[in-house]
Amino acid sequence: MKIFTNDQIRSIEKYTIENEGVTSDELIERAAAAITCEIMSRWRQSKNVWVIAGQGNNGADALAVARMLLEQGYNVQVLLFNVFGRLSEGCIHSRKRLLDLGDVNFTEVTGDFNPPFISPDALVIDGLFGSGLREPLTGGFRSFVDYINESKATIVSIDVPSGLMAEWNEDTLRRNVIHAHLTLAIQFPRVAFFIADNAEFLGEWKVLDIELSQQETRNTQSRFFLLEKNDAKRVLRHRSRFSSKADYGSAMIVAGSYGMLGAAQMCARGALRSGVGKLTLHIPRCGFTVMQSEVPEAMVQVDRNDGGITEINLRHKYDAVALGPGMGTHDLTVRAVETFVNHAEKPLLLDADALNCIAERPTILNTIPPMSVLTPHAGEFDRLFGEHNCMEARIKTAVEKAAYYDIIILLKGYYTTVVRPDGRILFSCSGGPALATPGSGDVLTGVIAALLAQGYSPDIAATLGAFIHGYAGELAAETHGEYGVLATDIADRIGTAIRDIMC
Ligand SMILES: NC(=O)C1=CN([C@@H]2O[C@H](COP(=O)(O)OP(=O)(O)OC[C@H]3O[C@@H](n4cnc5c(N)ncnc54)[C@H](OP(=O)(O)O)[C@@H]3O)[C@@H](O)[C@H]2O)[C@@H](O)CC1
Ligand SMILES: Nc1ncnc2c1ncn2[C@@H]1O[C@H](COP(=O)(O)OP(=O)(O)O)[C@@H](O)[C@H]1O
Ligand SMILES: [K+]
Repeated sequence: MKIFTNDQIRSIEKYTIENEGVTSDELIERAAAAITCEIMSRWRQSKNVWVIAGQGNNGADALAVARMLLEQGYNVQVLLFNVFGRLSEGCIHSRKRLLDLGDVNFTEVTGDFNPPFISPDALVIDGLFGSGLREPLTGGFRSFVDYINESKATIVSIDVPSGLMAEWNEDTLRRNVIHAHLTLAIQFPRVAFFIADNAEFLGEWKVLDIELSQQETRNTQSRFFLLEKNDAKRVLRHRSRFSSKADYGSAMIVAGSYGMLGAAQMCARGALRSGVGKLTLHIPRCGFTVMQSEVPEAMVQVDRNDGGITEINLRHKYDAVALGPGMGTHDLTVRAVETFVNHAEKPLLLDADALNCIAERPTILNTIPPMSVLTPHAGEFDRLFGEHNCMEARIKTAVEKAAYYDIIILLKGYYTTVVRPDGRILFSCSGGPALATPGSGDVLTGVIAALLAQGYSPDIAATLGAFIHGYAGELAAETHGEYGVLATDIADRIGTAIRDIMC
């Protein structure tokens, strides 16, 4: 699914108005009807409702919602902020229709104003600012937003929480954005919804359909994508009845060190459950016996060193090579990674300690084969590319670094974000806090390695891998709950996850 920017949504809206015989006011009415319906399904008429409207069409939506709720018998009080004397046409129209009802508890704020008491059990409909916000809120608007947040009332934001920019929000402060309990987005989710920093502003979010042009939606190109179950289904290939393991590729996983062989095991389990044709592990010598008994399906090649990886010699050709889980960052390991990456010709999958080794010797970055996949969590990312204070900043740096080094960067978390060298950004929407368990990332590396071995392109392998991994984590949470999931539980549900996604 494509995720559009504000400008793109505006032009899809314009196209709909110009080509599909709909007026702007009708779109506002459609949005308001959908929002009202959603509110009525959640809160009774006895709820005290405050509708806060701004000067633009977000305010127009809010005023139309106020009218519809009044018609449904709700007790509604309305505040319209018209401090610059510049109401949009839609807003003027919605105000007229509201006031035509007669006997409406309506206040138009045109200058200084003392905010009314908003009780904690009230419902606030936030239509102050939507996608027309140009910069973070300051002055009176900022104070009022802060006041609403402090009221502890339940807040429903129309389209976006007021104060939040639809795409990038690096300069936003906690105090100048509405903290919604529910965000009802009009027609499309926004890029900001997929960035972890904004979760506290959005609360639960839901997209409401107002039937903007499907044709124009299809024709509009985007650089942001969300991978959902149906998309994953479309890319996953069915297996031929006549296939053999030779059709599903061979993978090499270089992992483990003394005390961290579990990482190699979990990674291997992830790969094997994801359908790889042949799996070889390169591990330190001390792990030989345990690996052969714990993961009998894999072949094991040991390092000459007992406790860590010191040389990475591929004795055969592999369709995919992954480096990193539990490898440690001993000097000899750093050197082995450097030598190996230097000589590698095909894309690699670099995770965990492979990334930490590169952070120790950043010149390695210059030698990474094009289209390699790097899978850092926030800490690993910062070690590689410098400290960042939020996910959005990391995503922006990832865009820059992916282009510069011609690599794919997968930033772990909810939503896992895959950044391609051409600047395209894919979000994977599966998973949840059950995945926040040790070894979970090692399993993900195994899944991606297996998909690469099976011939999925690196960007698809990364995004699809993240989706399958998250989905398997959700299945594991059904049995073990959010607290009790082990990384091996995730690995063991990958097969079921793939089956579910494909059916
Ligand atoms: N998608 C769709 O198809 C549909 C979308 N719809 C709805 O329309 C909404 C978008 O409406 P919108 O464009 O009128 O923008 P909105 O946010 O209401 O107000 C912008 C106003 O705020 C002002 N302003 C900006 N920044 C400011 C600041 N920092 N501090 C103070 N003021 C600031 C700005 O001033 P200006 O830039 O003009 O100087 C302008 O006057 C959208 O979110 C959705 O709810 C539906 O109606 C139906 C169809
Ligand atoms: N709250 C969450 N929602 C979705 N996925 C999560 C969440 N927390 C962690 N994950 C996923 O779990 C994995 C954790 O990886 P990582 O931090 O490398 O763990 P480890 O180093 O223990 O293997 C990543 O794939 C990440 O996206
Ligand atoms: K809003």
